[in-house]
Parts: sequence; structure tokens; C-alpha cells
Amino acid sequence: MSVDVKQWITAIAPLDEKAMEIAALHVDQLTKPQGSLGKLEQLAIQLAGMTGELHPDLSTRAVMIFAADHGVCEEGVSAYPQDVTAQMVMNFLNGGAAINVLSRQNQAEIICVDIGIKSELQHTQLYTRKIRKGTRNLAKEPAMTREEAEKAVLTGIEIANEHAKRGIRMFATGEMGIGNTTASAALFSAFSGLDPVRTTGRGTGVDNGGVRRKQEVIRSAIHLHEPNPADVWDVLHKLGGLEIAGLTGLMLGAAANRCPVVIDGFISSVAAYVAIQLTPAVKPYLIASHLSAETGHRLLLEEMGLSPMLHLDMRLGEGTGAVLCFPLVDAACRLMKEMATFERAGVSREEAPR
Ligand SMILES: Cc1cc2ncn([C@H]3O[C@H](COP(=O)(O)O)[C@@H](O)[C@H]3O)c2cc1C
Ligand SMILES: O=C(O)c1cccnc1
Repeated sequence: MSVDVKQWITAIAPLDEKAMEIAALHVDQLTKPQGSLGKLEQLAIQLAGMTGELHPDLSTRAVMIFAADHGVCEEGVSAYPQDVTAQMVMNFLNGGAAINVLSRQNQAEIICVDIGIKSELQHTQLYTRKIRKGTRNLAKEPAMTREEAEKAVLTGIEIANEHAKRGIRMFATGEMGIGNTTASAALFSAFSGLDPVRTTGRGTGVDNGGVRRKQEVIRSAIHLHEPNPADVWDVLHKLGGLEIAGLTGLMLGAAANRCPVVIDGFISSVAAYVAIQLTPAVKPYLIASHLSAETGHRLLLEEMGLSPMLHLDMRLGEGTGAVLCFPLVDAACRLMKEMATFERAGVSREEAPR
């Protein structure tokens, strides 16, 4: 592992126990039966632990969309052509995609990073951090070199640092990369040992034959490359994607800056899984937004011990599910700040002893 990546991994602090203790005490003084705000209570306590503040200001937030292409598209694993990656990135930059609508609705900035799109894209708002023009076809050769995978993770860390430094306090993860559900399922299978039948879904909407083809591609790629699940970089460079590795870095960098990261669907969750393999210290900084309809997502979240907030049968990516959770994070913060305590409101706490 490069010295730089290692340095950032070790910079991730554990959650602030003292702040969590104060937050938990405060939650129990608010005018409601104990525990009645459910996951919002745990979220408020977790946010205090991440930020070290009882009332964190998370109003400056951004969805980080990492975009890259996938050589494995040669195997016919997506319902859409590879050019859609670049075309959708232009759509993000022009404001017309689902993520643009939801980001406008939920006051989130969109940061779009070209970490490996096949074609040359020019736009003043695009962060060009291209490592290579798409991955190689993982069905035939390792998707990346080890160095490229490390560079992609480091790029994600640097992007997180850059935006944390200019005041972003909360991140959502998003991605665009035709073919990336195949790379994601391959990574999940290789790390977990689960058969591709359990990790592989329809992605953009391939039919049953398409799903079987994806499963076969993944099974034979794992047979060909023999990735070592105990060596994160070995698995990541052989089967991963540049945007997935970039998101792994983004999560590590955000956690090192004590910023909450709301993770999106299946692909983002695989990036989180890779980050957790690199250091479990990143996990408490992650908030699972929604349960994607993509096969494998439920198992993946269970494996990470994360519980999603929303169940909307979405399977889009781009960061859409993550940004939809921002109002819930806001709700947790506002309840902590604005609710009256039993004492203040003159509400009796307990049944008087008989
Ligand atoms: C128009 C369009 C917009 C999208 N936005 C996100 N994705 C999503 O679909 C892709 C993964 O599915 P697969 O592995 O089947 O290619 C990713 O780019 C993902 O973000 C989209 C896909 C399409 C077609
Ligand atoms: O869960 C996701 O993020 C997802 C699922 C299918 C296609 N694109 C993204």
C-alpha cells in the first residue's frame, strides 16, 4: 500500500465517545417516550460521535459522483451502451438527471469526477482526474494494475480532503459507469466467497439470460485471476472499477476529516465494503441510505452490519438514494436542537410511584 493511502487510513479517529454520551443523555431528556424516535435517535448520537459536536451544522453538503468506464462491457453485461457513461455525466453537468433534481430539492452540491471515462470530456464544472480511459476487460485480464487501483483510492482521498477543506461537512456517494454492477458483484463475490448467483442482479435491466451471462463472467473471472480475499488490493485491482476505488478513497478521506458519509446503493456499498476491508475504522462514519432493489445489496449491507433508512425499490445509483436521506439527517439534527426537554416543558417524566 502506498505511504499516502496508509497515512490517511491511520488518520481516521474513533468516534468521540464523550460527545456520544452527552448526545445520548440529551436524547433521553427530550419530550418523548424513550427510544420512540427509533433510528433517528441512533443517527443523532452517531453524528455527535463523528463530528464531536452535539449540534453539528451539516448544511454544506455535496454528492460526489465518480464516473468511469468498464472494459467488461465487451462481454455484453449491461442493457445500455458504454457511451451512456459520458452522456450521463454531461447530463449531470447540465442539470437534467435524477440526481440533479434531488440535489436541488435537498440543497446538495454535485461534484462530478472523471476518474476513468473512456472519452475525453471537457466542462468547466468537471473534475478531471482520469487515471486511464476505462478499466481493462476483467473477463480476460486484471481490470487495473495495482498501482492504478492505489492511485484511484488516493484520488478519492484527495478529493474528500479538498472539499472538506473548503467547508463541505457531509458527503453522499454517487457513481456513473455502465457495467459497474458486474464489477461490483465480482468484488463482493471475491471477498465474501458467495456464489455470483447471490451477488449479481439486473443492473440497468438485463433479462434472465443477461443475468446468467453476468454470473458466468464473474465466476470465470474469479477462476482466472484467483484473487486473494485477504489482500484487498489484489481483489480490487483484478476485479474493480476506477470509480469504485475512487469512492473507497472518498469514504476514507471523509472519515479522516470527521465528516459523515451517506452511502447510496449497491455500487457505493461495495466501495464501502472495500474501505472497511482496508480499515474497519471507517465504518462508524458511514450511513446506509436505502436498500437497493439490486440483488446482493441486502446481503452486502447485512455483511457490513449497516441498516438502510429507506426502502423505495430504487436501483438507479448516481447518489439518488443517498441524497434522499439528507432530510432525515437534518431531521435528526433539528430534533436534537429544537425539541424541549421534560424539565423545560414541564412534562412529567414517569408514572408517580404508587
Ligand atoms: C440512462 C442511465 C442513467 C443511469 N444513472 C445511473 N445508472 C446506473 O447504471 C449503471 C450500472 O448498471 P449496469 O451494470 O447494468 O451497466 C451505472 O452507471 C449506474 O450508476 C444509469 C444507467 C443508465 C442507462
Ligand atoms: O443499487 C444501485 O446503486 C444500482 C443498481 C442498479 C444500477 N445502478 C445502480
